Amino acid sequence: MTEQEQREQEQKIQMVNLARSFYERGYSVGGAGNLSVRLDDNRILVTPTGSSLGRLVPERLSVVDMQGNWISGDKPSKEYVFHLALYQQNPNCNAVVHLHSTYLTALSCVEGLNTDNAIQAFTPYYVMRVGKLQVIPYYRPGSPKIAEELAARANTGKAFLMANHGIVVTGSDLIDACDNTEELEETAKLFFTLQHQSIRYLSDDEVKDLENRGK
Ligand SMILES: O=C(O)[C@@H](O)C(=O)COP(=O)(O)O
Ligand SMILES: [Zn+2]
Repeated sequence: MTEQEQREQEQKIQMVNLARSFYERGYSVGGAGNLSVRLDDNRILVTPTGSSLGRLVPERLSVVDMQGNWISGDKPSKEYVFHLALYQQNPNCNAVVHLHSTYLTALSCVEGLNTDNAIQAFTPYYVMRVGKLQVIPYYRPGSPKIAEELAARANTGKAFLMANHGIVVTGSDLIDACDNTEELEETAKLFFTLQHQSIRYLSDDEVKDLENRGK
């Protein structure tokens, strides 16, 4: 096995393990959700369409090139086009997570969200990991319009709430994208928990201070 093949095998095993962890902890159910990671300049690894995140098999993960050609593995996720759009537009994006996790999906169904930032910051780690949560309009799953919307915002943030559908989060690698997603789901859970409380939001200065420091 060449060094590159070895590295790719490790990425496949990492994807299977992280996806199973999401499934086992209730972040995904049934066949919902999809993950991808950049393999090199011209190829991504993506979960096959219709697959449960709890039961992925390394050899069956799909490989797709940047032009959208299906190279190997099972048929790729119907959402591979929006994953590709994020990689094509943002060279710093190396992994993408899409989930229908409970609290973020509940939030995606709320009317009248601020589409520039659906959750105003009330904890520092949300700012440090994710920053803001943009909202994209509803399109049916698999619609090429989702890719257009994400391409236009690919360099403006890491997290995108798809109205009436779920969440899309990017990262510098797959672990980073998964950790960003978990932080965001936890923030959405807190948001609903605090619904009937008067929240002390972080001030603009407090947010700026955190943005300057990074995570
Ligand atoms: O909601 C959907 O149908 C898709 O966005 C999804 O989450 C699962 O689609 P596949 O990755 O094609 O299984
Ligand atoms: Zn979906």
